[in-house]
Amino acid sequence: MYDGDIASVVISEDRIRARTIELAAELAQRYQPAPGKDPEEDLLLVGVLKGAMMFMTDLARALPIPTQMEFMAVSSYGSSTSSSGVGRILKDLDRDIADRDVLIVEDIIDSGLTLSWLVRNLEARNPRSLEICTLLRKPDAISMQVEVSHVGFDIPNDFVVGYGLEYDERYRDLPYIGLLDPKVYC
Ligand SMILES: O=P(O)(O)OC[C@H]1O[C@H](OP(=O)(O)OP(=O)(O)O)[C@H](O)[C@@H]1O
Ligand code: HPA
Repeated sequence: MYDGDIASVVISEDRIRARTIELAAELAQRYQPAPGKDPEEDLLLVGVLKGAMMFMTDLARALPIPTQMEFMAVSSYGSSTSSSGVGRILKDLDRDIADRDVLIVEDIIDSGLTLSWLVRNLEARNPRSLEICTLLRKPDAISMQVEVSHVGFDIPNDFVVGYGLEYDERYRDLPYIGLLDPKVYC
């Protein structure tokens, strides 16, 4: 598949699966449901379309606690291998998150611009708690002001694709994270 476009495998399918199970266990500890609790108290996963879709669905299936799912789509401006921030909301949440425990689920935090914007936007809606779980994080994001409590892998500053991540809308369907050969975008 995609012959010659992927220079190397950065994170294999097996490593993604194993780390997702670890993250799910960590999150289940953090969000222990109280006995007999109201469904309104279920953890609400907020996935950022489209990149987070694979991770979000695998994480939800690995989580041994009840969760509910919402999706948001935002438009970002900039060239296709770098982000320069969020433009506007293309698809908003379908419900109110006031007084809910909300977990933003991201595929990657790179410059951190998308996430910083999203945190500000969701915090203004008064959730009970707001935390972040990302599969991948690049070096620029480590110095961000926003605290990211759950990180799958810290990776170098290279452009990666697969498992939801794209270049020119391709490669999302790869089951692993791969390094895109620069010849594809240079
Ligand atoms: O930290 P940043 O530099 O802001 O980059 C991270 C964002 O970029 C990607 O989304 P993209 O806008 O490419 O859309 P997609 O999710 O549809 O792939 C990714 O899914 C993150 O949401
Ligand atoms: O490395 C990346 N790959 C795909 N999409 C992205 N959006 C920000 N960084 C990346």
